[in-house]
Amino acid sequence: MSTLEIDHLNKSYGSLRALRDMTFDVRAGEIFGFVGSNGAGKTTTMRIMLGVLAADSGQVRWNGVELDLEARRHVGYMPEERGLYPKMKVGEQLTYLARLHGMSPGEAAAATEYWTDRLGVGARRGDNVEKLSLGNQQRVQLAAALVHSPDILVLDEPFSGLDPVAVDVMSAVLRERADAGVPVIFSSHQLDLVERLCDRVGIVRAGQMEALGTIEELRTTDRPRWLLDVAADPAVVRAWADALPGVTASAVPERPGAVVVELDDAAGTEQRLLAGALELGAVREFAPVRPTLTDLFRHVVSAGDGEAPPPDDDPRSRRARAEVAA
Ligand SMILES: Nc1ncnc2c1ncn2[C@@H]1O[C@H](COP(=O)(O)OP(=O)(O)OP(=O)(O)O)[C@@H](O)[C@H]1O
Repeated sequence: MSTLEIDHLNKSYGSLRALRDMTFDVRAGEIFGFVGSNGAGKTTTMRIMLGVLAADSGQVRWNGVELDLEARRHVGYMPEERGLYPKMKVGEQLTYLARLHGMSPGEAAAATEYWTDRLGVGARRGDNVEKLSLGNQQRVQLAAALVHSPDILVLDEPFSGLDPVAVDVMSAVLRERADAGVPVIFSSHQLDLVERLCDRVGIVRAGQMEALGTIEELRTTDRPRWLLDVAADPAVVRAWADALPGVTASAVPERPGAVVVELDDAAGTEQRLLAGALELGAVREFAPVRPTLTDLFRHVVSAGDGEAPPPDDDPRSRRARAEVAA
């Protein structure tokens, strides 16, 4: 199966180590969510994938072959800094970009019409880009990434600043492209969206891939957590749960009377817990607590809090660390 492989990329900007052995793959037909705190290295990775930036070491391969200039012509890229000519008409610009990617004039015009209509900016084809709102410019930017029917899609924060309708359109387009066999990778800080849309997710921290898998895989833990709500004195329930072997109990601040219990192992412990709880009183709720992508993200990002930060004299990263710590 066709795969985009990002293999041990390293990149430094002066003394700042932006990427450390960044490794993952994006398979044909899947949407891959690339998440991480500000300054974690997502844009740097994507720029290297596109050949806009050179890695110090490592490789990007498509179907086992290093991505060269010719192969990169078949990549649809939405750069973080956006790259449209403000004083050029939307339609002319897209047709021009399609022609640059080797389409005939007729194909380029048809693709421009199709994608501008599909993305809800068909009526703006005759306007200069600078006349469009930021959200509509972003739709045009996505059209620019799609207009030449790319084999691979690499999108840097494509959802930022979009209204909910545009988010739905964008989501549907990405799913459709993936279903057509295109590997789609996008970065985003909108974790609910990533959770909803992506087949697999990679969480990066300080230039390294820290967690990788389907949301389901990332949520799987060897210490399952359960919410237990018993019609009994909360202090009694908590003391009882705490005293059980292999169980750690904590209160749920927003729900007095309930406890969250963390179990040492999955095998049968929860059934013993439930049986014991029923002896204390009626069980109002007993349900597994599943971490959200936001919980997983916080866990990964905070895992490095005690470590010495990577050498970094960059003010943007200092700000990012402060934001994460806040
Ligand atoms: N041209 C550059 N010169 C120096 N440092 C840079 C340059 N580009 C990026 N960096 C630094 O490299 C690190 C990784 O930045 P990058 O833009 O790849 O992160 P990111 O994950 O995309 O962040 P964000 O979510 O904020 O967009 C950061 O510390 C950043 O300040």
